Amino acid sequence: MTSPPLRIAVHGASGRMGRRVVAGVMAAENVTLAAALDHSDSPHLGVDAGELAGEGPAGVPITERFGDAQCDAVIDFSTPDGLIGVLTSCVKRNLPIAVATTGLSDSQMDAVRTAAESVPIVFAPSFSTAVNVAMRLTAIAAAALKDVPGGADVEIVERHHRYKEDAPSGTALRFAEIVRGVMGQDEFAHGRSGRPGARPHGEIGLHAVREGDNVGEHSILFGMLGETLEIAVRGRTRDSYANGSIAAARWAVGRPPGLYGMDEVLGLK
Ligand SMILES: NC(=O)C1=CN([C@@H]2O[C@H](COP(=O)(O)OP(=O)(O)OC[C@H]3O[C@@H](n4cnc5c(N)ncnc54)[C@H](OP(=O)(O)O)[C@@H]3O)[C@@H](O)[C@H]2O)C=CC1
Ligand SMILES: O=C(O)C1=N[C@H](C(=O)O)C[C@H](O)C1
Repeated sequence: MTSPPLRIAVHGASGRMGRRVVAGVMAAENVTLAAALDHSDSPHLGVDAGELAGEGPAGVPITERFGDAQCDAVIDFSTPDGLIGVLTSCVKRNLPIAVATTGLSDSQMDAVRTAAESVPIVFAPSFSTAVNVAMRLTAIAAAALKDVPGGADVEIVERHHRYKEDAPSGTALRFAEIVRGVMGQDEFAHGRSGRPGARPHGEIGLHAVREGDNVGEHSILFGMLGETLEIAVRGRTRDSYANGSIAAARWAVGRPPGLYGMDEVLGLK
């Protein structure tokens, strides 16, 4: 006997990512689009979410609120403020949520942790499988090179589209935290200019490139004396993030409340 289709609400549904999630939900097996949410001033309110995504009619208009939509899980690709609003609704409605939005402040991150005491939350700066595998590889490289003679300088370079509002990317920051957790650097250097002098050993360099319509690239460099190890991961379309978020929402349904990661969804932990 097949289970009934999973009913997903997409928050930030008119955005670059929201549209790809709507398209992914429309294409996925045993999943339906239950609601397509955006903010109250969105010029897209009332427009069919599937039409907006270029996929033909979904029969679901972009709305500001859930209304009487029956949902099993929410996927959020919006803004930090928008996320806080939808978290409140998820707690009220006891709905699991996959949170993709990056650039959260410390207090917004606290709000995510508090909500995770009531509902299951998969929180991932990247829902891409390749990126999450690269995170595992980075942890392995950091452990192997921690005590390499002469030391290893870690520099993280990310490239994204010109419209991206936060920098460095949430993914680059996560890569930096992974490296710091293993190697123990005490400082993040966000770009360099002027005459900073010789590179101190205990820093991780972070560099945010913004160019054209790049959907996301990350390189983690371990620079040693005589050789460099580079772990690089490049997105080609936004569908890797969209499909990962749908897998995460599916995985979250029926879990106990808690803050989960994409490594758990992918079985990488
Ligand atoms: N974790 C992951 O795998 C990934 C995460 N991201 C992150 O997802 C987020 C969205 O990215 P992207 O789709 O490119 O951005 P967009 O700006 O294209 O989309 C954001 C959407 O949210 C809407 N919005 C703005 N304010 C609110 C609000 N208060 N409540 C609800 N909706 C709101 C926007 O409307 P309007 O345009 O009218 O302002 C827009 O429709 C970013 O933080 C990005 O870093 C992106 C890709 C992958
Ligand atoms: O804004 C984007 O586009 C992306 N944002 C995420 C981030 O900040 O890490 C993930 C992905 O790289 C695309």
